[in-house]
Amino acid sequence: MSSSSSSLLEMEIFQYIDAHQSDFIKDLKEWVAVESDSVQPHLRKEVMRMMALAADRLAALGATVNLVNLGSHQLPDGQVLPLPSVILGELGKDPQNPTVCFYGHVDVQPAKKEDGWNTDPYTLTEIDGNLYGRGATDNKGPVLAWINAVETFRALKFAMPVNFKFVIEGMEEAGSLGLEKLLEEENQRFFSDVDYIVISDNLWLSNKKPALTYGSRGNACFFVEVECGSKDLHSGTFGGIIHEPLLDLIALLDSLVDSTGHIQIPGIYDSVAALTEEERKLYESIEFELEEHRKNCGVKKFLYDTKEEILLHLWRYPSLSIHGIEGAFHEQGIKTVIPAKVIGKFSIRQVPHMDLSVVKKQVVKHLEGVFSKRNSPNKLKVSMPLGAKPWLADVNDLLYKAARRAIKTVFGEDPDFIRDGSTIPVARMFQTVTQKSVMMLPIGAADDGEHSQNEKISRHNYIEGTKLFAAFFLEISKLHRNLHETSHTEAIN
Ligand SMILES: C[C@H](N)C(=O)N[C@@H](Cc1c[nH]cn1)C(=O)O
Ligand SMILES: [Zn+2]
Ligand SMILES: [Zn+2]
Repeated sequence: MSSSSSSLLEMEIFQYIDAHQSDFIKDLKEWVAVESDSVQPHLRKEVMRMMALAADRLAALGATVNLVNLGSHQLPDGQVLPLPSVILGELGKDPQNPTVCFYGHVDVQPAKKEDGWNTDPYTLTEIDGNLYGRGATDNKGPVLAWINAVETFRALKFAMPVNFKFVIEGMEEAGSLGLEKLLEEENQRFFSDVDYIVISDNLWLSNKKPALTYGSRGNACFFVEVECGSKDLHSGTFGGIIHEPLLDLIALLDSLVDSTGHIQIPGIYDSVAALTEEERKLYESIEFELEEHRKNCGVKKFLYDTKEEILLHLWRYPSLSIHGIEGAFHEQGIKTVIPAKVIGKFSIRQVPHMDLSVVKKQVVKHLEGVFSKRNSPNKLKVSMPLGAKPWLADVNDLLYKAARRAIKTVFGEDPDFIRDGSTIPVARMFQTVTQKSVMMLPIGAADDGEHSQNEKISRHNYIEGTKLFAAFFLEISKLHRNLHETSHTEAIN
C-alpha cells in the first residue's frame, strides 16, 4: 500500500471515529456502571457480570470467544471464591497478517461516593471534557478504545490489517490470580501464532504528551497479622494490663521505612541492578514537569527535589507503601475497644533484579526480629499473598517503531519513552512464558487518577486513543510485512 493511499485510509478511519464518539462513550458508560471490584469478595458476582458483558462485546465484533474457567481461590479468612473466567478471543486468521494479542482487564479498584468523589463513581459523568468514573482509565476505557478501533475497520468494511487475539481478565487489581497457569497451558495453542503482545493499562508521564512504556515495577504484597485472643476487649476494663495487638502492629509497620522514604529492611537493596551512566543520561533527557506532577497528586512536596531523583525512585528503585489495617476501628466516632486481631497490609514495588522469594525471607526475618524485641506474648503471622515480577522490554523492537509512527500520526509528536512505577503482573508473565515481544501503549494521561477519587479519562484521550490503536494496526502490519518480505527475498537470493 502506498503512503498516500494509507493516509487516505487513515483519514476515513479517523472521520468514522470522530463521528461515532457518542456511541463509544455510551459503551464506556455501560461498562463503568458495573461495580466490577475484584478486591472485595462480596462484589465477585459483579466481576462475573462484567466478564460476560465484555465477552458479548467481543462476540458482537465477530470474534470467537472462549471463557476459560480458572477454578476458585481461598481468601486468608478461609472463604473460597470462584475466580472470574478469562476471555480468550480471536478475530481473523489471514496468514499474510501479523497476529497482535491485546491484553486488558475489566475489574476495578474499590470506590465509594463517600470516599470523596464529586460524582457517583459508577455513573460515567462528563465534566469539561473529562469522563469521570471508576475504571474509566484503569482499564475499561483503553479496552474499549481497542475494541472501537477494531470495530471501525469492520464498520467501514476495510480489510483487517492484523489478526487479533484478546486476553481479557477480571482479577488484575487482585494480582491476576490464576493467569500464569493459563498462559503456560495455552502457550502452545492460543499463543503459538501470536507475533506481538500489546498492553494498554498505564498512563503517560505527562498530562498532554503521549508515551511508550518499556518497563514496569513488580510488587510483593504482605499481610502482617497480630492477635492477642479471640475477642475484642473493653479498653477501660483491660487497657493498661495487656499487650495490645494494634500497638505491636504499629511498631512493626513503623520499622519498615524511615522518614526519607528509605526502606529499613536489611538487604532489600542488595540485588537492585546498578544504575549505568547511559541510564542516568537517559533520565536527564526525559521531559518531566515536576510541578505538574506535584499538582496531579495534590501533595505539598515530594521526598526528592530533582527530576532525575524522582524518576529513579519511581521506576528504578523499590518503594514500600502501607495500604491499611484490617480489624482496626475506622468508622466515624470513637469506639473504646482493643481489637483482638489486626492485619497490616503493605507492599514493596519490585525492580530488576530483586527476587520475590528473597524479599519475602528478608521481610519475615526483619518483622520477627522487631517483634521479638517487644517481648509480646501475642501471635505474629507474616504472609505474602501476592508477588508480581518487574518487566523490562527492548525498545528496538518492531512494536515500538510501529507505535512511535502511529503516535506521530495521531498526536503530531514523538512519544516519551518511559518506565512505570506501577505493576501489570501479566507483562512479565507474557514475556517469560510466551517469549514474544511485549509493549505497553498507554492512552491515559498522568492526571487520570488511577485508583484514586475522581478517576477519569478525557474524551480527547479516549477518542484519540482509539485512533492511535487503529493507526497502530496499519503501522505494525506494514512493518511486519516489510520485514517478512525482506527476509523472504534474502532467503531466495
Ligand atoms: C498499572 C495497573 N493499572 C495497576 O493498577 N496495577 C495494580 C496491580 C497490583 C499490583 N499489586 C497488586 N495489584 C498496581 O500496580 O497496583
Ligand atoms: Zn489496570
Ligand atoms: Zn489498577
